[in-house]
Amino acid sequence: MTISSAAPLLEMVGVSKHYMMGESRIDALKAVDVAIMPGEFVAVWGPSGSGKSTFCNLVGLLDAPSSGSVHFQGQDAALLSDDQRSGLRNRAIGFIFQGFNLIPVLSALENVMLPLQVGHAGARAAADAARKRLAEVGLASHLAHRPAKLSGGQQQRVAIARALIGSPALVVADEPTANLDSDNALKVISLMREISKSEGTAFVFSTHDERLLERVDRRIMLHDGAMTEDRRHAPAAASQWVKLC
Ligand SMILES: Nc1ncnc2c1ncn2[C@@H]1O[C@H](COP(=O)(O)OP(=O)(O)OP(=O)(O)O)[C@@H](O)[C@H]1O
Repeated sequence: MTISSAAPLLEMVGVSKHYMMGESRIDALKAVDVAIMPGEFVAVWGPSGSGKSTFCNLVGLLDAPSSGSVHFQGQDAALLSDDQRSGLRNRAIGFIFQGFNLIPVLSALENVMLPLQVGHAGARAAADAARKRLAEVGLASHLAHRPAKLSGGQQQRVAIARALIGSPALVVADEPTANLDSDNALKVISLMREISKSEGTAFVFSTHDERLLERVDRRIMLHDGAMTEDRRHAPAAASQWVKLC
């Protein structure tokens, strides 16, 4: 039984994921139970091959579990059609990738506008929203720069602005600092945390960098696909969530 001051944003119950490689089966995630609360800032840590990307793909509704269930905003993702799942993902989840994934021929402003334009927002409204997001990540003076003219840290800040443009409830970031030096990695995580706190956006990001774990509220540790958790730094919202059994 679970008592909560707010409903979980995302809940995984008994989630396992395996892949087949010819005849051999790889158990990438094993019986994971976890609830992510609105506004939580969560790191998923583990060595290479421990299941971090698999976990992020399931949290972002990009993949389905082999067994168990994933509920997002109270809806069982397995009961949604592909179109409904894509619609939910587009509306409620932003993504940040380790390789930034910006479009090289577009300016910073155009890259950030893109998700809104794909969603059929008008150009002026999309540009206004993108300008605001780029200012939030400290790039108000770099609107016209193409990705090649930006540093790695600046490119990742553009990617953060793009992930936030639709005001998602959750941002999922698979190794967002893997291509950054340690100074920029810390800056990017601090920026994500500031935004999480000021806007109430939940962030789930994977990392193999132990130094970044000091900056988070909550740590999910993966070892060979099995999860353990460290809630020492759990925020108020999460600490009010009490698991009784
Ligand atoms: N599409 C796939 N097909 C087969 N095996 C896969 C696939 N994706 C992941 N795996 C395997 O599942 C396990 C977990 O992989 P995953 O990529 O989730 O780990 P990770 O912690 O993100 O690793 P890394 O830090 O190296 O990116 C690994 O043994 C990996 O080889």
